[in-house]
Amino acid sequence: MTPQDSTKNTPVGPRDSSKTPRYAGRATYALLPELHEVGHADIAVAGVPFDTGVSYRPGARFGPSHVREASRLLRPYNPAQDISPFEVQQVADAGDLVANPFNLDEAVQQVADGARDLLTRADRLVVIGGDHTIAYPLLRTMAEKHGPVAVLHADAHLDTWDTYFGAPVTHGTPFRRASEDGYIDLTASAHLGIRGPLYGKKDLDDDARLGFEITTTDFIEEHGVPAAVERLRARLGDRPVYISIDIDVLDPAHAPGTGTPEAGGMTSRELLRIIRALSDLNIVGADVVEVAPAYDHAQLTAVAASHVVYELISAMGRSKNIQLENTQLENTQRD
Ligand SMILES: N=C(N)NCCCC(=O)O
Ligand SMILES: [Zn+2]
Ligand SMILES: [Zn+2]
Repeated sequence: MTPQDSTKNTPVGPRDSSKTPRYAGRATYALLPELHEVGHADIAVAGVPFDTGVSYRPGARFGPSHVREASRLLRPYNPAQDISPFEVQQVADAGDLVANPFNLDEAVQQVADGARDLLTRADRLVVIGGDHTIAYPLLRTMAEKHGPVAVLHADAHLDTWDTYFGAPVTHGTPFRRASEDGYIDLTASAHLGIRGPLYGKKDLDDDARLGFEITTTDFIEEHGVPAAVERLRARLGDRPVYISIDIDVLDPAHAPGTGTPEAGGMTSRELLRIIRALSDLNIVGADVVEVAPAYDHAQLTAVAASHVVYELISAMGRSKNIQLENTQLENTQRD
């Protein structure tokens, strides 16, 4: 691995799969360098192997390594966003954050501390879960840096429920806790892809009070992706946006490897299109969670998740801030 040439500021890209077969060697995300090899990154990709917060099938603790394995096949140019996401910005794999599997409160603290520490070495984080509990400490870290953030939450589930068996910190409750703690902008947060049975109608009232507007899977089916994008854009505005994607937002046919599957979900094609269409938002961080490999087949879920992460990184590369930095960089190189 060539170390980053700080004089040229050229990002270190993925291992060259025309020289080393892409299936050889260790699986970092997209075969990218590790963070310690490049020093500082525009984006750090980190895993959080943790699933103590689940209410049903366990196994999301194995999500990060499964998604990294499936990401070996990604290529450096993304025609859908006309960008080489690993060339316009330094992206690196930061490995996994430690989270105590036997103590939820400590795990939450560890994820917040780990993310905060990573943000001293990277401008933005894209986290691979892990169950959805981890969105709570990640939003804490985001709010510390940016103030309350607009949340775009793609999921079959609201995840604004109150407690499970009396426990307040679970994968069904992260956005209620984050809302209560003031981490999210209550006027600008949105769920995408909600569907399926709830515990009661009151869930929806609570959810609205906690700051979310809902775009259901049925809305996408009825009105199409462009209308869904417009609705999200109107809600999120130009605020700092944190994107949290529970892979169960996809139909189980597209993502069977997950803990709480719900019938009637969107296709991976629809989700990828929506992320691309939002690439001009000010995306300050993201997570992709709830991949549980024990229920996966033929890496279906992991391939979908690896592409979702790729589109998020591409979208971040296109966002205004980075484009501005690149223009400045070009200008100094020309001088
Ligand atoms: N997959 C996530 N994040 N949450 C699902 C909670 C569903 C439930 O147990 O009612
Ligand atoms: Zn879910
Ligand atoms: Zn969720």
